[in-house]
Amino acid sequence: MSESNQTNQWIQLAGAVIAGAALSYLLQSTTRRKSDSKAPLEEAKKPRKNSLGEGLDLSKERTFTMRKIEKLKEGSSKFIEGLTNLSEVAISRVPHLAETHDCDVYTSPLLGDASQRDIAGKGTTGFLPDEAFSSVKKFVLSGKSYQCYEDIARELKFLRAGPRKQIFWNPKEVKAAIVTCGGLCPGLNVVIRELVMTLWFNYGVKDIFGVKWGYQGFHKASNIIKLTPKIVKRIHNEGGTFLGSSRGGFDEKVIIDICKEKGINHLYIIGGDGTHRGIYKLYEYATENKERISICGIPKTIDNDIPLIDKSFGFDTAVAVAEQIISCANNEAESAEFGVGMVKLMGRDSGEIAAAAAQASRDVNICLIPESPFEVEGEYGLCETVCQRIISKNHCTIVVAEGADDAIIDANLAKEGKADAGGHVKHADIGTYLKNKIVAYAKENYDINITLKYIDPTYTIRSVSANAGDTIICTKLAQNSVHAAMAGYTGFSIGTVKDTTAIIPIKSINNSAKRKMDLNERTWQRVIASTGQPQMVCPENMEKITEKVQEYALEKQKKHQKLIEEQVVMSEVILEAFDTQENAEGDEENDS
Ligand SMILES: Nc1ncnc2c1ncn2[C@@H]1O[C@H](COP(=O)(O)OP(=O)(O)O)[C@@H](O)[C@H]1O
Ligand SMILES: O=P(O)(O)OC[C@H]1O[C@](O)(COP(=O)(O)O)[C@@H](O)[C@@H]1O
Repeated sequence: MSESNQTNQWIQLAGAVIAGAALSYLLQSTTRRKSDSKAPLEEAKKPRKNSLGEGLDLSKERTFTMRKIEKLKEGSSKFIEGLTNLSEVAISRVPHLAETHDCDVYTSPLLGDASQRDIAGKGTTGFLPDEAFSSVKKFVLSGKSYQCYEDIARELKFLRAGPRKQIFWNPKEVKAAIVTCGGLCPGLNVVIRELVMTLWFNYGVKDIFGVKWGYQGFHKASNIIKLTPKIVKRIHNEGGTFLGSSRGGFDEKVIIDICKEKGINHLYIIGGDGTHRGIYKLYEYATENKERISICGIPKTIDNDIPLIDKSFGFDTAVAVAEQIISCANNEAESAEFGVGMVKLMGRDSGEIAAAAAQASRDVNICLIPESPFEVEGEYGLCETVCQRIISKNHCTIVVAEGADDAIIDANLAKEGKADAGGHVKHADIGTYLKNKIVAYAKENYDINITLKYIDPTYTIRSVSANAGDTIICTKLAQNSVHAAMAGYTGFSIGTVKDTTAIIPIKSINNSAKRKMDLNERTWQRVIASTGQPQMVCPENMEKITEKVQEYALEKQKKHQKLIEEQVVMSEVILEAFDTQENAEGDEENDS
């Protein structure tokens, strides 16, 4: 058979399977809609008594005992091995409290009729129609582009975030705590505010606490303070974090013990990769000890180095501020004879901010990041490149990431003493080092007196308040965190994946390669296209560099592949119990 005939047959076969799957899905969803349309909608029409969550009239729908759950679990962790059935979609499994605890199922208080809503806060709180809820069958694809159906079937997929119609927690029994860890990032206060508002106004949760000073705050009960909408109402206009933050002080036993003591059963932890390693330990400890608590991570970092998500909140704001500062540095450079402007930006291991700011600015001539090796001296090095530009164009604007000393081939900058409380070794001040080198090299080799203005705005750009775009991202993340925790998920993080909010298992974030600039990808290629900078490395070293780049790409690919292989058919996991009315009916039959 010719290759094209084979391809045609494959396309026809795939088409038939998809059509079958679509038909079966349509049939399923019609039946589901029919049976769903009874109970919850009728219930939604009943005027609810609650005013701002007071006396919330939550009807318990059904109860799941471990016996029923065990039954539902049978055959649940089915791994996808090949493209056998396109109607079955394997996705990254998010832990759910129903897997380890008996539970009641409640109808979400968000279900209701917006036309009956009273803006003054009396009347119903429910405002979402039936169709607005997400379900365990909806997923978000993590890849960018595909060549065939097989690629799609095998790609990493995450549960779509959003409100669930059936929830695990009775909101009246929820006690939530919020904590911020690690370095600052624009938008932290927006997330805190929105978590409080969603819990309070949408779910009627009135016991909300803030934990001061990051993980270490849990060591002292007096650091746990009450939060209300009145307290957090204005904080979104401020940078920093209302709760304070820190590095260090993590102890899973201390944290879970104090949560138990205070009755806290929802824990929202805003932090970066270090924080997420802590969240996973907390989740494991809570599960081992059968603690009934939803633990949720909200990824935060100005470095934008958290894998799997599109970008972390605050990143755009930081880039916008950095862009203005680069413009000032460029003005300085252009206003002096032999002028150089140099701006240092954050990025301990990743050049994301530097690369994004360089692209946003259009004035940058050289962008130095930890991922792209360069030489400082010698015929091909940075100093020579700056001199050539000064001679031909009279000025040069440089952006350097704080971790770019790791990329220097011909020198080894000593790190600044011991590690910080979070275990990170501080980088030496690369800006001052490069400034001295460039000025001395120009004088020595070309007898040029360079005027170099070095600006270090690193803390300035991460401590401002969030811009409009980041405020929207923070709002989405916070609202969806509450929806997912209310649904009973735990050990998860909320992130935007290909522009859609997804529930990502913490394990997947921790087991992925840390996000770094991939020199083979288009982002970096766009940077060098706009700066015009050469590869500042002598030809003999090029091979070593290519190997290093490939090493990272391979590590990333391997870890990604492992996550794909671990995916399961979520719809078969017990969570289906939370998803369809038919199950409720089936369960009652099984029980009797
Ligand atoms: N492997 C780990 N296990 C438990 N906690 C950790 C781990 N790594 C870091 N942490 C804790 O997470 C918090 C923030 O970590 P850090 O790495 O400084 O910032 P970020 O979370 O923003 O990356 C600190 O309190 C730190 O002690
Ligand atoms: O001086 P601090 O507060 O420890 O912060 C410095 C570090 O914070 C960072 O912005 C990263 O912070 P996170 O790891 O908390 O996201 C790094 O770029 C920088 O090295």
